[in-house]
Amino acid sequence: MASNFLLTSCTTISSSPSKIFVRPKRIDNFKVNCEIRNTINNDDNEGKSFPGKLDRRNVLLGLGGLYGASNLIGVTNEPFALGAPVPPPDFSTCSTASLPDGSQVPFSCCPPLPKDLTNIPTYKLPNVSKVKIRPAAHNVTQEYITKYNTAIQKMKSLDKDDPLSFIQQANIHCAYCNSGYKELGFPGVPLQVHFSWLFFPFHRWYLYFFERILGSLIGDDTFALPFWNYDSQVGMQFPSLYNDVNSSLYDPNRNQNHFPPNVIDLGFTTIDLDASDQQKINNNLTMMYRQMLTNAPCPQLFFGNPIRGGEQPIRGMGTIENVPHNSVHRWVGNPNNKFRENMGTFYSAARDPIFYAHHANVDRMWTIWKTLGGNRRDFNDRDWLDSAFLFYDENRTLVKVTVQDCINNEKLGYKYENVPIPWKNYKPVPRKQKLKKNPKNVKPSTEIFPSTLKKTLSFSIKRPKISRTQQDKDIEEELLVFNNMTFDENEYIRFDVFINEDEGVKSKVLDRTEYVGSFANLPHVHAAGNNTGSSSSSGSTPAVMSLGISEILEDLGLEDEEEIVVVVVPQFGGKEITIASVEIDTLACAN
Ligand SMILES: O=C1C=CC=CC1=O
Ligand SMILES: [Cu+2]
Repeated sequence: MASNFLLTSCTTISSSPSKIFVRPKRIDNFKVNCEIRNTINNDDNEGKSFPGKLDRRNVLLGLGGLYGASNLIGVTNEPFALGAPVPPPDFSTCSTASLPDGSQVPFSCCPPLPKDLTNIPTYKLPNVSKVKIRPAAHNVTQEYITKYNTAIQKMKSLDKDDPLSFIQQANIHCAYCNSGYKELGFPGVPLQVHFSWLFFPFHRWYLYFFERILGSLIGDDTFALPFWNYDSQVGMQFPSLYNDVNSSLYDPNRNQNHFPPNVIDLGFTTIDLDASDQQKINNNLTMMYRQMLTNAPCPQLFFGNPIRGGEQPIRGMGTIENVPHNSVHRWVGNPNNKFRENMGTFYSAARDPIFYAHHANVDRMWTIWKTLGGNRRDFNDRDWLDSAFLFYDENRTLVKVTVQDCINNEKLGYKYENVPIPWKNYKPVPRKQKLKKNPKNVKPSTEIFPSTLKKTLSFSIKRPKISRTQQDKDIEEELLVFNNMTFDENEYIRFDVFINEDEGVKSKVLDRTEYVGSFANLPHVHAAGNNTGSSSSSGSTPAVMSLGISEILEDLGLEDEEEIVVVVVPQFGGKEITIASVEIDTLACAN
């Protein structure tokens, strides 16, 4: 039988009537590593799952995509297909959350449980009579500030065990991000909403309910959160409405050196850039252009890599989660605290009210990205659309929401104030003509890697195809891929990537065509929540970074070159990261 045919059934591995879930994780000449969840749907086993492994002897596979679909009657009593979408968290097994160094968060991040966990309703989107407008933080009126301040004050004054209280709302980001939750039906699999395609939809729902709760506390359902417009020079300073020590929007746990008139560095790692304000602004606009356009021509590069039910987290973040999202968290966080609390680490980030303005701007990038043309659109993959989360709504009802129901922000009842988007046309210009043919002293990447980034590295890489037609470029993006990056998750790491530069290039000036993009890591809990500070890669799968270079090669006049010169400049933590290989690949824009 031809090895590429897949049959779609698995024999049961138990005597009782049961249903099987099959998701082939790797198919290679019929050696199928198939993870089976065998759930026995009868009363005393309801919601339990019996992980089992089959070898290929009793796994018959059929044509086409496949997994057995069934109705796991889980804790929510809601049927959902196992092993495909990421299921909601299992609230009943919420446990202590882990810190990046493997220690435990010094308090419980678990939410109060409703009386009945077996009938969690699916959230019904309320009718939208008028779409409210989320304002730019630097544009808000005094009246707005007073209203927002009152709402947060009321939220902070609720009982600490009230699911609507400010501390319970902040703990949501701890439970979902520091291995507090396991996936329902996949005992032991941590639910992590970062480092994958879950990042944007999770945070959208998170802010949606937070905003509705605030509105309900002040009796104003038109209340809309502000966004921190740091992608435009007018917003590239810390918003003053958060900086009044007498306000409920204030948080002492911030980097006091980064208050106005300090201009934010959207690529911040841990060292302040020694550059003029104008250069920082130019760098920021260039990074936004790269992350929203050049490096994000299609869904997987923008949203992050897929993650499916039962898979270990940390699959690979998208462009915006990496930069500027992670960098802004670090820039605000207090450097005198072990994990740059509050904003600088998952478990405490949402304790700073500015978290919500930061993530409102991240969410705004999702709405803008879909207007930038080409293949910039939502996934239509059911595994993404059907992934689900649990939140308390403003009536204190615990509800289940899906990705599908949040992809249209106006159906959620909000949009963003229409402000200038200066980075959209900020196409970098070449700083220099293309290098002479590959200078003799530049070795091929195959002779350089695997390597750490103790110092700047420059190397040549062969391209799989030259003189690509426009049709080639429309169908497939040419990518510079950094493979199997292993590093200690506890380390801050950043490196910048350039094409066609000489080794002496400095990372202070990014606003030029030769700048391709940056990688930034911040200390985080990896997959199994048992951070040992190991030198393993981030999580269960080695980290990979793919940077889109089709446009850059065009702009640098390098499209007919068989090989290009790449320069990688470590900004911070270079000796902590090992890159196995760097190659050029192409990516067909997945759905
Ligand atoms: O999402 C985050 C990234 C970095 C630090 C804190 C966060 O919440
Ligand atoms: Cu965040």
